[in-house]
Amino acid sequence: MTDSTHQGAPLGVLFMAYGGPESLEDMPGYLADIRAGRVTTQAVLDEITNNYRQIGGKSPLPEFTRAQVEATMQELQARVQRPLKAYIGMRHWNPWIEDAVREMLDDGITQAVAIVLAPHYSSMSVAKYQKKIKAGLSMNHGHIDFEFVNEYHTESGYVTALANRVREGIEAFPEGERDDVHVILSAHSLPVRILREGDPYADQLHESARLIAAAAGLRDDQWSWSYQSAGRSPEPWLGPQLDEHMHDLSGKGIRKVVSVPVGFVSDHVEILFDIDIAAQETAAELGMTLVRPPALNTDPLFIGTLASVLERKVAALS
Ligand SMILES: C=CC1=C(C)c2cc3[nH]c(cc4nc(cc5[nH]c(cc1n2)c(C)c5CCC(=O)O)C(CCC(=O)O)=C4C)c(C)c3C=C
Ligand SMILES: [Fe+2]
Ligand SMILES: [Fe+2]
Repeated sequence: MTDSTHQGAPLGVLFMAYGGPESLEDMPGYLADIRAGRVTTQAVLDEITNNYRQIGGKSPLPEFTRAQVEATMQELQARVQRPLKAYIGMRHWNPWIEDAVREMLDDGITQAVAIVLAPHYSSMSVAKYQKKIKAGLSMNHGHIDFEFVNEYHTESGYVTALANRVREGIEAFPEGERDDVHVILSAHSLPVRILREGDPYADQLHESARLIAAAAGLRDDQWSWSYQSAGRSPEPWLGPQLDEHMHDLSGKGIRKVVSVPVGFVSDHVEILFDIDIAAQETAAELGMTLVRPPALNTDPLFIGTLASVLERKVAALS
C-alpha cells in the first residue's frame, strides 16, 4: 500500500495503445499516421481497408482497451490508497497520446505512471509512445513526473495467462490427438535492422515464448516461434513469417496447430485478419487444422499483471 498523504490532484495513470479506426472512413488518415509521411498507394489502402471490412468494418482495439483500463483501474485503486485517475492515449488514432497529456495537465496532474498495452520493449514501439508523452508535455509547456513501465514480458500473470491459452487451444483437439498438436507462438515482425541496433525486442519475445511453453508443459519439439504481420516496406523484416512457417511445418508432417500470438494483448486486425482469415486460408490449403484461442483481453490474470506493474511504479513515485 502506498501512503495517503498526497493532497490535491489525483495521480494520473496513462494507458497507451496502438489505436484503431472506428469506421472504414478513418482508414486513409489512420494509415497515413502509421506510415508517417510515406505515400500509401491506392492498392495498399484498398487491401488494408478490405481486411478491416472482413473483420466488421472497424477495429475492436479501442473497445478492448477501454475494458482493460476499467478492469485494471478497479484492481489498482483497490491496492493503492492514493486517488488515481485513468487516461487513455493512442499512438496512431483518437484519442491521441498528446491530447491525453494535455487533459492531464488541464486536470492539474503533477505525478503519473504510464504503460503501453504491449509487453515487449522496442525502440520502434514502446519508445515511440514515450516520446509522444514528452511531445505532449513540451507542446503544452507543462511538466508531469512520469514513471514509465517499459516492459512486462516475464511477469508471471502474463506468462500463466498465455500458457492457459496454449492449453485451451490444445484441449480443443480430441484427447487422443493432443500429443501431435504443434503450438506456434508469434508476435509482430519488425525490420531486421533492429537487431544491429541492439534492440531488446527479439530477445524479450524469445524469453516470453520459452517461459510460456515451459508453463504450458510443452515438449521442445511441440512448439516453435514465428513472426507475423510484417509491414509493407521493401526492407527485410524479422522472420520466419507465419505463412512460410506453416508451409515448413506442413513439410514436416504437422497437421494440427494452435496459434497463440504473445505480443498482442487484445483481439484486433493483426489477429482477426492475419490469423483468423489469412492463416486459416493457408491452413486449409495445407490440410491443417488451426485453432486460435482468444487473446488476453480482460483475462483476470493479465489484468492482475497490469495492476501489479503499475502498483510498483506508483510506489516509486510516492
Ligand atoms: C512491435 C511493433 C508493432 C506492433 C506491436 C504493431 C501492432 C499493430 N500494427 C497494426 C496495424 C498496422 N501496422 C502497420 C505497419 C507497421 N507496424 C509496425 C510495428 C508494429 N505494429 C511497423 C514498424 C510498421 C511499418 C510502418 C511503416 O513505416 O510502414 C500498418 C500499415 C500497413 C503495413 O505496412 O502493413 C498497419 C495497418 C495494428 C492494428 C497493430 C495492433 C496493435
Ligand atoms: Fe503496426
Ligand atoms: Fe502491423
